[in-house]
Amino acid sequence: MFGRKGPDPAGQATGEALRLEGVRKVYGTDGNRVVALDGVSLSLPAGSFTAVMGPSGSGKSTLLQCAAGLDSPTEGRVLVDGAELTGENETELTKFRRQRIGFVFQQFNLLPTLNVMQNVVLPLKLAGRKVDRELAREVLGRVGLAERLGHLPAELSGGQQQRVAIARALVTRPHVLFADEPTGALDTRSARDVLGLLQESVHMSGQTVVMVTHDPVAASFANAVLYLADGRIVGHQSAPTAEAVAERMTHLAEEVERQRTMAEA
Ligand SMILES: Nc1ncnc2c1ncn2[C@@H]1O[C@H](COP(=O)(O)OP(=O)(O)OP(=O)(O)O)[C@@H](O)[C@H]1O
Repeated sequence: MFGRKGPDPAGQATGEALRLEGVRKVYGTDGNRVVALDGVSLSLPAGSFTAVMGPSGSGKSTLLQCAAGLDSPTEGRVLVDGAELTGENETELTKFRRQRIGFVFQQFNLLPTLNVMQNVVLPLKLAGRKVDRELAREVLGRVGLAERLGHLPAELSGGQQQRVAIARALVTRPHVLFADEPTGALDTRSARDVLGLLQESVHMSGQTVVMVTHDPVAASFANAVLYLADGRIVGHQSAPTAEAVAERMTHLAEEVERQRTMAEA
């Protein structure tokens, strides 16, 4: 599957894929300071599928951007597959991202003038790696687009475009695939297809996926949910069902208040 080494008999997809230690992100300066992340620490095992949920403005996208090296934390450390991502200059960061990280955005972000195949092999080209069209074809087959290799993004539906974006993110066999609201622009059916693909990449290929979502149904495709509020992790849930996630989200504000009161006491 996806040509990536999966969890081998010796348990290859074990160990830590992502680690954050005391990550803070402060935007702006004195007058308009916003603390988007307020000391986030976490450890995600390889081969896990984690959803990140929380109210609007709680820091979900910032967390993903910092963890993926698209933005730099103000303080703290980010390690991907044991290698430190923080403290690098922009060139080193870009190289690091290209080698180890895949990213899927809500709005697909495909290049409009490149066809499906060209979009998918682009990350290999940019990373100076062999442009393995066989691998690209295999990955595109996996996402159900083997017949659309020569099509431009504008000739595809939103769901198909997002599947191309997933193929593009997986073709480099990243250590971690980050997805920020990957189903936010899709109808229910396409959303389920895309979530099923992410889930399959975890189960079949040992891929590690971290996904921000507002949708309890989307979160239920993950193995675990992390809850963020005011830039802090305030909860964790294993084997989430859509109902349990919706229920937890409804009571998140009360839970945070209770935690605050206990901490003050
Ligand atoms: N570039 C920026 N400059 C200043 N403040 C920012 C910037 N990006 C984010 N913020 C602020 O940081 C906080 C966290 O934003 P973030 O986008 O991470 O939240 P979110 O949980 O992803 O929200 P949503 O669910 O609405 O997308 C918010 O208060 C936001 O206004």
